Amino acid sequence: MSTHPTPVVVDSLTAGYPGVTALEEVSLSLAPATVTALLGANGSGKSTLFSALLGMVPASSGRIRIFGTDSARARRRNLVSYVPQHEQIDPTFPITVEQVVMMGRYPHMGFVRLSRPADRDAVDEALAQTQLSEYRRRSIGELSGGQRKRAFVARALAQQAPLMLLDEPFAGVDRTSERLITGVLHNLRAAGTTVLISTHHLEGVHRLADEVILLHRKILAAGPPETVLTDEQLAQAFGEALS
Ligand SMILES: Nc1ncnc2c1ncn2[C@@H]1O[C@H](COP(=O)(O)OP(=O)(O)OP(=O)(O)O)[C@@H](O)[C@H]1O
Repeated sequence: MSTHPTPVVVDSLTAGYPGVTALEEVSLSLAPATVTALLGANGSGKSTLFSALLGMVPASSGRIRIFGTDSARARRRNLVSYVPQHEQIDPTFPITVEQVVMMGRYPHMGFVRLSRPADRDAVDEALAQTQLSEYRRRSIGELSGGQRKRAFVARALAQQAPLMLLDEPFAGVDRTSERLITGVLHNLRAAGTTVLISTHHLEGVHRLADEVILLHRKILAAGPPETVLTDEQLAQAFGEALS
């Protein structure tokens, strides 16, 4: 694993889609073993930033370094885990919760994907942390929306990467699951993992995050929650349509 000290450095990143500049001159860095909340209105570029960090949306200018390397290499080296906003797995597909969580171990396995004791231990641990052990043999389609979200957090946990990206993990989950996921992220931080999480749940952000980034295509503000979450800055981020 890379020993480069800075998990994420984004330098003047401009990126988007044909005809859409979703991110403009975005610069940020994430310190090791911190939780950073990414806040912004619908369409402010949060998911695009995750896609760019994962190397799925190219930069039209600027640069991203993850533990000192580029996004594609960081993924190949298992430096990044990701909980997407919308999961691609078909809920009618007959796959159990533990099989979904085991997918997080694929980067650790060889081509034939034979699980070893370390893989099974990591899955057990991830299921326990997300309180899904009793559901492990259920089909993923039989879980509630909030439980399913926890299963995808468990899959990322099982991956044991030093950087975790979570896109809206609190969307559609109740307060109990939100608190549980927050606790999981704090445990990760205590173990040295760096976390970037997008959320719309402003009330919980002080408790959740060490740092907050307010995004509105550009970075409006970044820093500790008490300096960023001012009425004026929140109005700027959430009160105006993107021009
Ligand atoms: N695949 C795509 N093709 C073209 N434009 C896109 C695509 N995905 C997103 N966009 C546009 O890029 C901009 C940023 O979208 P993005 O999904 O990153 O925002 P977001 O902050 O994640 O929003 P939300 O809170 O609604 O999930 C928006 O204008 C959106 O319409």
